[in-house]
Amino acid sequence: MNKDKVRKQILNKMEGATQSDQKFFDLYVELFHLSEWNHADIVATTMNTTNEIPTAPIIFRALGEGKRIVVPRTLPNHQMEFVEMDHNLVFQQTRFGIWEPVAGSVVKSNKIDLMIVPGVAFNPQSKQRIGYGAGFYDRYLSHFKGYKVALAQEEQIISALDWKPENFDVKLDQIIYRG
Ligand SMILES: Nc1nc2c(c(=O)[nH]1)N(C=O)[C@@H](CNc1ccc(C(=O)N[C@@H](CCC(=O)O)C(=O)O)cc1)CN2
Ligand SMILES: Nc1ncnc2c1ncn2[C@@H]1O[C@H](COP(=O)(O)OP(=O)(O)OP(=O)(O)O)[C@@H](O)[C@H]1O
Repeated sequence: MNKDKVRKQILNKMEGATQSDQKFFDLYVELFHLSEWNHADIVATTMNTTNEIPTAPIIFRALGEGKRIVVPRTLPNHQMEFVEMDHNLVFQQTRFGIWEPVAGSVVKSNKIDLMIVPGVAFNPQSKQRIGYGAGFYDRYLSHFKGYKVALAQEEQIISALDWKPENFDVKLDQIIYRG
């Protein structure tokens, strides 16, 4: 199967899957136990959409532990930057339904310690991922030096045989999932 086919298949499966923070409790706990989490001062995550694992528990935990949180804003030419979440931050929904910061201060890639990477499909053995197909994360991660971790729902796990990674697909350091 090619990447597009795997992506469509998984997105179909996830359509209508019920989401609750409770369902992902074990994944959050595993994340919060990582030494990379504990040592991180600045954590990047996303404003999740309805089909994605909720990130609010991650954001609240991080802020509660005195960490700083940054979230992405997409730019022209499939570029992306990360903006710090603070009390003044204003969000606006893009035409893809993702909440993005309107202004706020941009934090450089080399300041981010831990990146929680979103995606559609994940292979925990090879640590490869498939995203939504626009290449925002592949581009950003190609020069990112921090720790890269993803949280995956059961429906998102694929095997090495399902698809062949391309040379620009960036491998993650770890995929947290419930098998
Ligand atoms: N919650 C969340 N936020 C996120 C991501 C994510 O996966 N999850 N992203 C992860 O990447 C970035 C946004 N990703 C996007 C992925 C695809 C399209 C998109 O499909 N756009 C156009 C085609 C764009 C093009 O190729 O020219 C379209 O379908 O019409 C837009 C944004 C940053 N924020
Ligand atoms: N480092 C890069 N530099 C330039 N173009 C890239 C880079 N990485 C990916 N691309 C381009 O982006 C497009 C989408 O890539 P791909 O299908 O791997 O996206 P994805 O993994 O689903 O998305 P994402 O990384 O945003 O989650 C491809 O056409 C690819 O050529």
